[in-house]
Amino acid sequence: MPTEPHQHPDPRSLPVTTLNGIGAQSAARLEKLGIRHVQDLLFHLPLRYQDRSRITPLNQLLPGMTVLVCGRVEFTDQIQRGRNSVICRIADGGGELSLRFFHFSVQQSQQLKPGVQIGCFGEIRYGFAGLEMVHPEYRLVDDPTQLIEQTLTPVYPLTEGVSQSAIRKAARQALSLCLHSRDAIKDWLPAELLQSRDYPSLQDALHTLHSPPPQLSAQILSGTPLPALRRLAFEEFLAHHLALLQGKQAYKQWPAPALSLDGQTKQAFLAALPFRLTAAQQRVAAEIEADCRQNRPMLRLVQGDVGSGKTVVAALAALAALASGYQTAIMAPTELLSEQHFRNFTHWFADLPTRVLFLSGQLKGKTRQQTLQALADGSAGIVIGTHALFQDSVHFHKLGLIVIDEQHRFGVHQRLALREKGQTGGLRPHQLIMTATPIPRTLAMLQYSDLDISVIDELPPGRKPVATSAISSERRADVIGRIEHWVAQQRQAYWVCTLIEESEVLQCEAAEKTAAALRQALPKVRIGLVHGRMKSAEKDAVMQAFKNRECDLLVATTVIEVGVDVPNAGLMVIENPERLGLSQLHQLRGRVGRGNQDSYCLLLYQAPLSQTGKQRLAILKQSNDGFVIAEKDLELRGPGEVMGTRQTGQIQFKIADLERDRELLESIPAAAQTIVQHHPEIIQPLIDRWIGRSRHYAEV
Ligand SMILES: Nc1ncnc2c1ncn2[C@@H]1O[C@H](COP(=O)(O)OP(=O)(O)OP(=O)(O)O)[C@@H](O)[C@H]1O
Repeated sequence: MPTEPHQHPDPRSLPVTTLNGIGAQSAARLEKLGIRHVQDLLFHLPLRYQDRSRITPLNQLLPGMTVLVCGRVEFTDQIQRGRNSVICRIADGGGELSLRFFHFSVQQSQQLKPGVQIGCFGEIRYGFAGLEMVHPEYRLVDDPTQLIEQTLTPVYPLTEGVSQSAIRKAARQALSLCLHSRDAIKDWLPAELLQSRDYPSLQDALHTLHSPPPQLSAQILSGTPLPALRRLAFEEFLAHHLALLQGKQAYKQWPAPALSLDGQTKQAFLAALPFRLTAAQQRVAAEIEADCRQNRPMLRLVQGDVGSGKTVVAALAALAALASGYQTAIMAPTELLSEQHFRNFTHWFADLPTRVLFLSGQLKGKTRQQTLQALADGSAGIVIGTHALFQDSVHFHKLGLIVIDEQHRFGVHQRLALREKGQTGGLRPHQLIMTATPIPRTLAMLQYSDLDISVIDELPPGRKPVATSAISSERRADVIGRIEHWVAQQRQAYWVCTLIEESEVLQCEAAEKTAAALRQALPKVRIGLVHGRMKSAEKDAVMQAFKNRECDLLVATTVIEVGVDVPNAGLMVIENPERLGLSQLHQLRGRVGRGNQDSYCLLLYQAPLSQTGKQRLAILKQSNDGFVIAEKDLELRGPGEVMGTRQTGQIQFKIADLERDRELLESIPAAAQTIVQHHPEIIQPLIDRWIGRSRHYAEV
């Protein structure tokens, strides 16, 4: 959707070039920092501060101090020892200090003549000539009091070609420009909200953060965020939350096809299943059914721990779509998982008058053309695949339902972008999102606040917890022996190789080597290998062989993390578990314990383990509950890691920091609710300020 231009230019939108000292070249450089307008400079906050409120006498200096000093030059000399450098000795009557420069210009040598008085700021270190400052910031002064700054000096994040002093000067001008014009930067937060949280006004907050008074230095140095910073982070979180809510509301305004499922079709489908739905599955299926019956689109997330039986619940929704004459698209994050869904759905829908098709990026040529044709003419009622489902070349006849499995991997922006797809005849499809990745409640607020949530909080009957133990890799031979014994009892097992995740090549290599070594150690065991770099058909063949019990041990990379379902496989060895997140380990472990026999997970770690490493593995031993594990993971690793940098499309914040400002999240939904009810007029301005008009959230 094209970006709507701002209709009323206001002082906030002034380009940075209106500031003294910022020409076209500097402006281009500042743009790399996301700074285009004067207002952007205000929200470009200092990383830290320097205290230049007093001059420290030279006889009070200690190594490690970062201080402002003043003295007269005694001599300046070239030093040949070690790396060439220039030493300039200064003294203030009480003590002396050496300044060391590794690059020294002619201009500097002319400036730093004996007797000249200079002020310097920098860190004190111990050098071979006593206490020294290396490359200090310095300037010549007549009167030392000129050096003193009444406020703490901000240190901003920089980009190449823009100096600290240039950005400081620009920020100072931006502050005075915006703060002196009353409406230039409007405080949108209602006064009662600021008061109840004891937050400063926006103007005061920005002023404090760009030039904090020295009395705040103790608080800043102790690492406690200032209320001014808290306020901005709060406002930013709030804006994101409101944007998601707004997106949901906007989407729900669209007409959607009402999908209904008659009792007879439903009963026939359920009767053909080899199990009865759990109470939790029934409840969630009913919630979905009620949503789909509306002529407004559903936006629902189904959260359920690994193995809780989400797929069949999604199948019921697809059945409703089918019964109402609409198509369903089911998207999974990996080929492996989508192939597995494809097999399940093909089986479940075999007796129904429709075709279930598979579409992935790897599908080429004639088959691809035929698949696209069947989706366009409606002869395929269900299509399952990877994100290739939503490429421009794919057109649906009448898409009524989109199911996204494990969308946590896709990220919030991709999910929202998908909403744009698939509308037919002005109708928007219903959306069902399934995730087994439990997200701690506070984080879910930012990730999922645009969705209604259903939880399958019960496992199918007869499931036993996976007995988990941590074993040092020094006992690898014992573990191999255990596999041999296990396989002799007609059971199957997984051996998962993990490595640094970014390198799929290395991960696959490791799996290949491990498979070779295990084949040598266990000649009687039939060993299969599956990894991400194999062709889809090869992977499929290996998986199928494993399912059919033609293979006893499956060596795999983390590609099997989601969805793989082979109930007879009840033993899993995970190598280097210390390198993975707890939730990911829980997902992997969820591949076993899917039948009603005993099952085991052996975490084969590299000794020695760090203290945290031990704690983390202990959590897995103690708990089989994905939510408990995710909460503990959050405590031990922090939100950045839990949300995962490896995942694409996560929210990028300008100022807020999930780690530092985590406790603010708790209060966001209530504050957002108050705003929706009593101050709806500030929603858009807040979103514009923090997210901008062109970003995905609000565009539906
Ligand atoms: N009510 C039930 N009773 C017994 N078995 C069930 C029930 N519901 C589903 N199952 C079976 O449990 C297994 C797990 O189901 P499914 O694959 O849907 O789980 P899931 O929630 O998607 O788990 P994961 O997130 O691990 O993929 C499957 O073999 C499925 O056939």
